[in-house]
Amino acid sequence: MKQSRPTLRAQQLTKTFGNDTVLSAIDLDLAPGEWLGILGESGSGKSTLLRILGRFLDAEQGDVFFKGQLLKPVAGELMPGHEGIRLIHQEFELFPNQTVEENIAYSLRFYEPDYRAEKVAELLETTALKSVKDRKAKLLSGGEKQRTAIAKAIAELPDVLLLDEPFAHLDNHNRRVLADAIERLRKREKMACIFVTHEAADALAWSDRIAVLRDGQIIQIGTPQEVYNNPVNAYVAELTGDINWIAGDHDKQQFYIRPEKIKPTRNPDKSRWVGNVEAVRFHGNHWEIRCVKGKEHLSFYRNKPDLAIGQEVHLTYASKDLKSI
Ligand SMILES: Nc1ncnc2c1ncn2[C@@H]1O[C@H](COP(=O)(O)OP(=O)(O)OP(=O)(O)O)[C@@H](O)[C@H]1O
Repeated sequence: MKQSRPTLRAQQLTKTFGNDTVLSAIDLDLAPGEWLGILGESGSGKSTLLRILGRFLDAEQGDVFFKGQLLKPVAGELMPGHEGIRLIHQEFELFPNQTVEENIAYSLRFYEPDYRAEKVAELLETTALKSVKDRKAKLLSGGEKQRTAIAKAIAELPDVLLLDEPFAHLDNHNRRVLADAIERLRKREKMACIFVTHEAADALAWSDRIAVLRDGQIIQIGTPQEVYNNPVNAYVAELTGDINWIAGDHDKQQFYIRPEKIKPTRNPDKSRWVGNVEAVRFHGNHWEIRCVKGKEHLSFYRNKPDLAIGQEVHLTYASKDLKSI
């Protein structure tokens, strides 16, 4: 199958601040229209990578290509950035004394008034901002500011949108509104997007592929299902979801397994682990049953709290779901 040319390509990017290597030999391809989530802990280098990809910061080594064209260094330029790439920072750059509508319309100022009005109306609808279109940007909630910044960036029809922690600091309602807006945008617009997050759930839900960044290195890249089901190591497993540790037969041998791969059983032939329930925790859409056997603890999920604290339980799981470190 013929591969289309990547919209954005990073090759062997390395960045240091003083004696600290913050990014090390980063290789990344972003396909046209692809949504790539960069998942990493605080300080792993996510924002630095985004700033280099958006042409706001130079790497010491390595190159960034936009549609096959090598991006020139930024050094000393008064207007960094690139016309085909829009970076939305954690602090959104809005005009505080202009309304939401005016902020979005500004991005379309070089277009005919009729087209501009039509496009602004469409973006207000897509990003769920119609009800606050006449409100000054300085009076908006965090979620509304976030969506205005996204609408403003999209109005310029960039090929690549770079989002720095789009879901950070949003309450549940605003997360849902933004998530729905993003879903509509993905359907309507053809742009590719790289978003960085430290929340596994967001990366898993919104990415076509996830790149896991640890201490400035990409340690795994793949679809959400690949990364979640076949993590390259226990670090990625733990970053992307809950895991349990189980001791092997030999000294120091350790395995890990996802809680959803464990089930209680009444069949003694299937029993692989016997312990007692030590806690029953309610998580809204499921119950976590935590069991103990000596020094080992193991959690699994139930959709009802039908096991009592202290009760003995036999647990079963498939060998293929036990991963070794
Ligand atoms: N201009 C700078 N000068 C010196 N050190 C910096 C600079 N910018 C970032 N760093 C350091 O580089 C490392 C990576 O920072 P970066 O902001 O890229 O991480 P991050 O993964 O985005 O973190 P967070 O999720 O907390 O925003 C951190 O240790 C940070 O302190």
